[in-house]
Amino acid sequence: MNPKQQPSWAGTPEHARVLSELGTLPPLVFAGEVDVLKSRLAAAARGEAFLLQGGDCAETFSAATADRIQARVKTILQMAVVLTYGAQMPVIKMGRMAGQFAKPRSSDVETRGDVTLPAFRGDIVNGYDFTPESRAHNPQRMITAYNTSASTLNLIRAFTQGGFADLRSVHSWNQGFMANPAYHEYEQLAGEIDRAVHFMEACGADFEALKRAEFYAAHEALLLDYERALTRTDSRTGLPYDTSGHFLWIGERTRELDGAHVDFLSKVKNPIGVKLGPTTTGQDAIDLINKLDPEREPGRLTFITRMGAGKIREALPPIVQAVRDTGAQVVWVTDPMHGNTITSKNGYKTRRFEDVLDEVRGFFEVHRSLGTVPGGLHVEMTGDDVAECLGGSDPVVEEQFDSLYETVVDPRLNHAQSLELAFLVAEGLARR
Ligand SMILES: O=C[C@H](O)[C@H](O)COP(=O)(O)O
Ligand SMILES: C=C(OP(=O)(O)O)C(=O)O
Repeated sequence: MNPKQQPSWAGTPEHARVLSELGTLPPLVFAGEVDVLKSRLAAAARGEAFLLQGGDCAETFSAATADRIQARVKTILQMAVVLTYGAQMPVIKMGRMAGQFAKPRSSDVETRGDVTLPAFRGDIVNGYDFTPESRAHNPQRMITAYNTSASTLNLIRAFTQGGFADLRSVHSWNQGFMANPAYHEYEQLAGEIDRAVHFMEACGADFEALKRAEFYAAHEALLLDYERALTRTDSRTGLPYDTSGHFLWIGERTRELDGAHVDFLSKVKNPIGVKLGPTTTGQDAIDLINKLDPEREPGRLTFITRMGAGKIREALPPIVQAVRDTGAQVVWVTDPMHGNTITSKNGYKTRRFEDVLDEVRGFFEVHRSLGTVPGGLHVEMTGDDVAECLGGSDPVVEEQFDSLYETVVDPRLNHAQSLELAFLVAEGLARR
């Protein structure tokens, strides 16, 4: 079977040249870090940690600037602080960052007026501008994606290891955002953390560990040319790792058991995720476990459920029950974005923040009633003040879309909505 959702560039000399160049470039992540992440995820599966995955729907080359990367990292750190405080357990911080450049699409083409061109498939494949040149599939873009991922990761490492993520900076991450109620709530929490930190400091505690944050990079392993070319043999163990990111996931559109994406990810040692939509059956989930995690390795497999607010309470329980009854210990993560996409009256792809919150509530309810572990949250979000999802306590309204809608594919939570969501999840975790 031909792999789904792939570009039409195979067989050109340029394609062969780029693949051979990618094969010689250094890995973006190291197998040792990937193994540490797997052990963290094993803790999340047991209910001893919580996974926070967040970032752009589709990263773009032009938005890989210091300010924007910093805003996203800062927002994820803020959400993580809220969650850590609420859950009183470690939060695994992971960006849909430094590699989230390939997008699956519902249609191969896009029509505007009487012009039809190839659909935009992410900056790693083609450009967003609606011209034949830009929409042509260009393998050279894989090299730009590699370089952009490398520079993004470099900055993330600098921010999270070089002092910016110091927990004693919790207040400074909030600067410039004070009007929204979520920011006030955050300020109060930051104040409580400050007092606790000062108390511990006065007691002579050692704060080395608070100066740095572990931060992992994740993306959908959609573009198989790129993922295969970045797969390397680990010199310590002789085992294959996909070194394009720490954590890779298989999307809802490419998760069939005999498909090329499942086959590829069954062969690498990274911790991996699979998106599960509302048509998934319990048997589908069991088959995926048997194929992707036959050894039942702790931390290996994460199921990211994206059911939709109206469906989660019916669709999720049979899947979770079936998996629970096999004894497999996967990480259960909620993606409250992808099942809740609608089109606004003025023609924008959007999501209602209320639906996002409701899916998260449903996720916690289902796991509470089955006695299983709600292990993480996966969101499309940005650190910027965009208007792409409707609602929130400082509500985004449709009229703002014309000036503040920036995403190139799916709508993201803005900075305030992301924080608000983190408070809701923290509440759910506190009750867990
Ligand atoms: O992010 C997810 C998918 O790429 C996206 O929802 C597909 O969008 P489309 O239906 O606009 O192609
Ligand atoms: C395409 C995505 O999601 P899904 O596969 O769940 O539709 C995504 O997370 O970018």
